[in-house]
Amino acid sequence: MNYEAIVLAAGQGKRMNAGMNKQFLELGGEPLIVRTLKVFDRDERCARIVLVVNPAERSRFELLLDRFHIRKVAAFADGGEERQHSVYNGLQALEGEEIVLIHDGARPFVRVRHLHELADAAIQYGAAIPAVRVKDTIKKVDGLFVEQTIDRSSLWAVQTPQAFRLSLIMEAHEAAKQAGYLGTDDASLVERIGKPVKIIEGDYRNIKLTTPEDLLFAEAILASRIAE
Ligand SMILES: Nc1ccn([C@@H]2O[C@H](COP(=O)(O)OP(=O)(O)OP(=O)(O)O)[C@@H](O)[C@H]2O)c(=O)n1
Ligand SMILES: C[C@](O)(CO)[C@H](O)COP(=O)(O)O
Repeated sequence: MNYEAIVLAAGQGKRMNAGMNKQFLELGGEPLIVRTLKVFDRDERCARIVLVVNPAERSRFELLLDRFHIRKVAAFADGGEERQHSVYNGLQALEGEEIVLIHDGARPFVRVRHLHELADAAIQYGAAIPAVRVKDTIKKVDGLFVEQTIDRSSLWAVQTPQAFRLSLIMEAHEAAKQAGYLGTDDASLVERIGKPVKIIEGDYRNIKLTTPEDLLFAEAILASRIAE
């Protein structure tokens, strides 16, 4: 079954401290957002992409789509104040495929096979997200003193794309909007309305480029890909 993708690129990249939206930073000669979009653009199961951007940057994104021959971006949607608002606006621009994958533009290393696993799991379970087991010990901290060590055996670090049956994610976003609830990922909105979310084992290399040192990790991942 095909899916539609919402790719989020409307943030400011504040933590990257690059003085610009990190989506335009180059990785191995290509802008971050182009690398991310290419994965979906080349996937035959991706029917179309909605790209969520800051309206003030739309023409810059349009030039990149043309320069790098990205064909499947069928619509733009306006970014919002928070990531959740951007997703909500992206949902309104979908054409109605049964499955939608919602992805951070800042995650360029997602693999096509994971897109397919997530889409298939969303058909079966309604919601499916990629995650990797936490490798560090995680502690709850108050005032820079340890309050509690969390049992690591049940902790997973969650990534994107997050895959959903369209009707479910629309219901979850509307419910969150009505309640004034703000979550840091889309799955949390589904959880709060009591629906199951399936974990699909992800890839540690599917990093979200957030802070400057992530660029170093990204260059290493790129180099390892070239060596593959
Ligand atoms: N209002 C927002 C906030 C974030 N994003 C997107 O959501 C993804 C994950 O967000 P994050 O990594 O936090 O990106 P930024 O918000 O740009 O980073 P920062 O918080 O450091 O400003 C990014 O691709 C970002 O462009 C978005 O579309 N709209
Ligand atoms: C959605 C996400 O990438 C899952 O880990 C993460 O919650 C995004 O957080 P951000 O602060 O909006 O980058």
